[in-house]
Amino acid sequence: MKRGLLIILSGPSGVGKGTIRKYFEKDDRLNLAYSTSMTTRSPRQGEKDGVDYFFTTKEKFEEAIKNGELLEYAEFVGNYYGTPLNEVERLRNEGKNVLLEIEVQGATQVQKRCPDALSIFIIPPSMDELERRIRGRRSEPEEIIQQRLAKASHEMKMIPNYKYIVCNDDPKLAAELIKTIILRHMELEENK
Ligand SMILES: Nc1nc2c(ncn2[C@@H]2O[C@H](COP(=O)(O)OP(=O)(O)O)[C@@H](O)[C@H]2O)c(=O)[nH]1
Ligand SMILES: Nc1ncnc2c1ncn2[C@@H]1O[C@H](COP(=O)(O)OP(=O)(O)O)[C@@H](O)[C@H]1O
Repeated sequence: MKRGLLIILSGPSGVGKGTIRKYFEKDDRLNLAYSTSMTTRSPRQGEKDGVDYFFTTKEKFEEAIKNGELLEYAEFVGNYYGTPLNEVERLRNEGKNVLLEIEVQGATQVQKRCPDALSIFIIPPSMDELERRIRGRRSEPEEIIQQRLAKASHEMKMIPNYKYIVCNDDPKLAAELIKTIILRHMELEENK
């Protein structure tokens, strides 16, 4: 059986990655598996452990780093985030296309380790609109919002490192574009 693709989806906090994903992840043709990350950040209202993230402590996260259990990890606005390696390998070996929704430092590490990874960066229609979306979510205090916005400007500079750039103006259109990209790469992989 062919190993599944590794797909990196990045983009600034609040751009709409989670929103877009909901529109395409259920499409069976994509044969997708979402990689649930580990994080030390606290759960937001409605987030479930083991579904949205594996919520953990700083000590346990650092233990996982030391034991080489992570494909990549990064510190983002005061918290650790990382991708459990075993699960990604297991799913890819089963032929699943594995989707990583990760920030730019982690994406750089994955691109080094897996140069074949398919990388997609989501941009907002404007930075003002990005700010409106982050604020509209009402999940963080002002100080954290400011840090996420500052981080966003830096993240946008990493766009040239990605294979595809998709603007999230209309989320359904953005999801359709991402579907098309993934389906085409599956086709290319089949014909290799
Ligand atoms: N490097 C890395 N980044 C991650 C991982 N999981 C999530 N992230 C990213 O960390 C950033 C902050 O995530 P989060 O606090 O959930 O905020 P949100 O993405 O704005 O809802 C986002 O850019 C996520 O895509 C991971 O496993 N590794
Ligand atoms: N295309 C869009 N137009 C307007 N609002 C959007 C769009 N996409 C997402 N949003 C809103 O922006 C906020 C942030 O989206 P979210 O999916 O949580 O972003 P991310 O996962 O990238 O942090 C949410 O309130 C969401 O409903």
